[in-house]
Amino acid sequence: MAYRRTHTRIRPSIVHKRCTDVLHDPWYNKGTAFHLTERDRLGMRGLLPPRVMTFQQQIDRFMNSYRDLQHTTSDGPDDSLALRKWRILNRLHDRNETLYYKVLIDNIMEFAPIIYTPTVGLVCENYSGLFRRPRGMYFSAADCGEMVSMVYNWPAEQVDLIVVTDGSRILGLGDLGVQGIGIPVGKLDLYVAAAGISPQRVLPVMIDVGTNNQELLDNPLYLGLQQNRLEGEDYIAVIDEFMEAVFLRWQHVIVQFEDFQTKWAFKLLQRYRDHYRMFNDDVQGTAGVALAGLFGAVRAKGLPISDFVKQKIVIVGAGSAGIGVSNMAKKAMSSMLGDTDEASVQAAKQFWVVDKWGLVTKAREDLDPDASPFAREIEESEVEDGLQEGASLLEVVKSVKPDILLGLSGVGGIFSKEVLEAMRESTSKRPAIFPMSNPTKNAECTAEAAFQHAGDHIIFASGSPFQNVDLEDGKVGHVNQGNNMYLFPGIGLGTLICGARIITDGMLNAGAKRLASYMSDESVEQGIIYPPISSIRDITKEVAVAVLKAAIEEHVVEGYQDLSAKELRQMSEEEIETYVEANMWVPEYSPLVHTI
Ligand SMILES: NC(=O)C1=CN([C@@H]2O[C@H](COP(=O)(O)OP(=O)(O)OC[C@H]3O[C@@H](n4cnc5c(N)ncnc54)[C@H](O)[C@@H]3O)[C@@H](O)[C@H]2O)C=CC1
Ligand SMILES: CC(=O)C(=O)O
Ligand SMILES: [Mg+2]
Repeated sequence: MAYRRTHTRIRPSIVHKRCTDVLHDPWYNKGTAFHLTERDRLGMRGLLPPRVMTFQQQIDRFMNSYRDLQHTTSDGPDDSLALRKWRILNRLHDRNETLYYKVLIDNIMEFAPIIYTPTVGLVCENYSGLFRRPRGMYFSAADCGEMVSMVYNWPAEQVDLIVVTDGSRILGLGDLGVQGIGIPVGKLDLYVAAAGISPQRVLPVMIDVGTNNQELLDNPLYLGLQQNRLEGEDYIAVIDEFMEAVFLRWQHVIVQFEDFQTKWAFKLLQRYRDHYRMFNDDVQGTAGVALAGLFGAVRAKGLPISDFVKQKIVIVGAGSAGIGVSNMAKKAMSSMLGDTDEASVQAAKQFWVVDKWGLVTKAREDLDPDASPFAREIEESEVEDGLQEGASLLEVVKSVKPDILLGLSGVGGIFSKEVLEAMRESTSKRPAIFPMSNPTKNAECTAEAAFQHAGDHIIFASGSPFQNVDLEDGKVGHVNQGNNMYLFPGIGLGTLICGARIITDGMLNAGAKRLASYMSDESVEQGIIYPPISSIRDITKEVAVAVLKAAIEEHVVEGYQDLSAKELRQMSEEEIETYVEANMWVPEYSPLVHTI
């Protein structure tokens, strides 16, 4: 059966409530946009001011009040203004989801830094004080044995996407305990805005196993469990129970693990990835986005992608993100070199990994097994050149003269003036500097510092947004945002709508390659290696198409809704594109029909 998009009128939504109950339900509420016949039908005539507003008038009214806030408070501290912006958006989210997602999608450049990094970090830091009403579900160590029944407390019959955290490593801000719930909420907002996942079918989840953050435990307002984190088997038992519970109720759900501390991120990924439809965004999503950026940095030099194998890459940070990136980039190199054991050894030689104890080498005691493939064998000549176990970042950069310096350390400012100046000696004609840690205060350097100290010719990408930098002679230093938000929504959407049983490396690679090829040669030459956030919906669609096609090739599709795996396999390229687009939810009001 060939898949064709059928253009239908907006389908009505069936509601089982009336009057103020509808007005107080953010999913159905249209506020002043309920027209008069609908007000009659739902028993709400007289419950709203008489004038009926259009959707566009509502949008304009909201944007006017948002912009007024900016003008009236522009003298205040940045953090306080950011929180006020977040509050006004959050209140709209609480009142009217359709309007909220419409303004979010139409103004994604402006709102992404509020609902996502950096402001979401500030929100998490202050969550216990900011809390007004819950969003998502909270499973805690006190709920052991209850989770299978608890999942039925969630009102939606169908959940497509869960983003879950245990709050142990929120961005670069460390252990924020239950306050980390802001991250799943922000990531799922992007799922709705970028991938068109229906907001009725997303579920942010916090698994509270305690916190080791003493400041939070001492805070009388702290909303999480008042205990230290569970460890070992006790910890795993809680996560296992959660996974069993959600997959029992929603067999087709996708679970995205987010901001788990490194010591659990890899273990849980290995534990679940062959059995459940899940992935770890910090390990796998970040790796794909970084790889696309690394390919962009090669293209920006006017070189073919095959030259990637010659790049000298210094990665600062050997946690879930840094090692995830190193693994994927090494595999890509190894595959270009013939995919043999020898190729893998040769590829590893292109990487220098630096963590808080300095350069990681084979001489290190208690070498972390996840980092060991990147531990360098130091040769005599290199010692003379300043390289040895624990060499500082500056020593490494001076000695290696890398093509690419990529930070996933969570430590603000460690790409110091000296380190950036040392990048001027890079053997690359366009060195790449990627301070990818979040939020902004944890970025390894600012855009301005990078262009000022390392030179106008660099390629720059940061995890959190910075403004483009004005250079001399009217030139512009382009700032790219190297953030996993360019991949995870497409991974989720592509996986969902083909019913892939698991999420394979092939699917992740396909998404990363599509992102890498998205920008034209002309843009890449100007140093623009990632798409602007304003086109996130389009890039997400493209990534989803690539992920879906790879799932078909890897024989993991099981079908979605009334479309069988066989029908999916028979689709042409064009039909797949149409199919993906047709499955992206668009915020528009639908007629409400009341039944009992
Ligand atoms: N841009 C993006 O899309 C993403 C960014 N990130 C960011 O990556 C950062 C790290 O995340 P994880 O790997 O999960 O954290 P982690 O805490 O497990 O790892 C941090 C690593 O940095 C090293 N480190 C700490 N201080 C250092 C120093 N002074 N010099 C050199 N290395 C140092 C540590 O030894 C550790 O290996 C966070 O800030 C997070 O926001 C994470 C995922 C995606
Ligand atoms: C972007 C992201 O996932 C992080 O900073 O953890
Ligand atoms: Mg994360």
